Amino acid sequence: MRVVLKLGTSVLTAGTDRLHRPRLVDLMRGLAAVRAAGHEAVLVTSGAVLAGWEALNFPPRSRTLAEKQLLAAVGQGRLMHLYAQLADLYGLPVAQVLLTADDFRNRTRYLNARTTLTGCLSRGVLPIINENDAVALEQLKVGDNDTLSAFVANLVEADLLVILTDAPGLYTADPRLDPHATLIPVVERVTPEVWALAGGAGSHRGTGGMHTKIQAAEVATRAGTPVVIAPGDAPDALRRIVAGEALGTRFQAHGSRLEARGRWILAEVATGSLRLDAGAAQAVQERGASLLPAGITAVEGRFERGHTVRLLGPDGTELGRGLARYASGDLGRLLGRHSREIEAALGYTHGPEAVHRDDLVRL
Ligand SMILES: Nc1ncnc2c1ncn2[C@@H]1O[C@H](COP(=O)(O)OP(=O)(O)O)[C@@H](O)[C@H]1O
Ligand SMILES: N[C@@H](CCC(=O)OP(=O)(O)O)C(=O)O
Repeated sequence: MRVVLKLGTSVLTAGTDRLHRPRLVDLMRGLAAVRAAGHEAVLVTSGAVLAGWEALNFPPRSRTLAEKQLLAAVGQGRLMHLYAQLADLYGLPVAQVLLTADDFRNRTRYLNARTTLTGCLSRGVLPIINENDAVALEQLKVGDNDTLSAFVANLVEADLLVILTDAPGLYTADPRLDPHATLIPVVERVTPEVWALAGGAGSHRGTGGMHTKIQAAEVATRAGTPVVIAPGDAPDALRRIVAGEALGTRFQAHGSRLEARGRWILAEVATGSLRLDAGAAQAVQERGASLLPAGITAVEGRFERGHTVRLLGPDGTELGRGLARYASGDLGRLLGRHSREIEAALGYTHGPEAVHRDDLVRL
């Protein structure tokens, strides 16, 4: 399973004013256990602003953007250093990846980030992600790490997103304000009634409270990734959730990830087409096989890497749609060539497929 774990400031501080080292040790042990069980993990962490505040000896907080950026710039390195030290105890190499909204909006940057993250996972490296607070203007930010974690879950096509926080899950009302509030164990769909349950940030350190967590759950579940919101102080929380134990609140995914991906591919406007020879057309149509450059006889229209293209049979009938792994200009140079010639022809390679079977919807 590929799991994205989001840790809020409230979890990292464990109710104190500082990064709570023993809590961080517990959390890292949990990540290592999940990895040892054969799963892949990506960490989305908050805490840079808090770590900066701690490093500067708790100056009075003005809460301006400039101050937050300064504190994040001071704190991010220290936060990362702590994680790297702890991960070292478990022999886990870590990578820092700082993202902003632009990295999700701009196709090239999106694909680049994906390549880096999946590269980390295939090498057994634990990616540790935060928003690049020091440089992102307010209007260019994702804004909160709950939403960021849902974007990351989509980016890496996670099987599960776990958001650990200082509440035991989603309650019928903010449990800090209403003592009669009870836990909702499963949410099938994020309806207006669910939205109405969300209060603001609970701790004075957290950013979005339940509201941004529900928003994150909506984004991820629509793309086929289930989401669990659970208490960060429950012993062994991550390992238990990944093992299937019901802890906190589980938001069910809308269909499978592949279905969601298919809907997304079909929703995109295709600006180009690939004409297939008879053998490739048959392999795609009957077996849902990946399309290799060797089976393409013509490239029509213009498109970038990652854009949706039409796949046409020899007689021009549309067989399906898929995401191109190479831009139209590059594919034009690969027509009919064997995949092992890609690197020599282009000077680089994004892999042997023109359209990978996972990125292909048959019509
Ligand atoms: N319906 C609800 N159920 C649970 N918690 C809620 C609800 N509405 C608001 N909250 C508040 O959301 C808080 C968690 O959000 P936040 O403080 O932003 O944490 P984090 O730093 O983990 O992102 C909880 O402490 C809780 O007080
Ligand atoms: N990027 C900021 C955290 C933003 C955020 O969403 O915080 P939280 O609600 O604690 O997850 C930081 O590192 O301080």
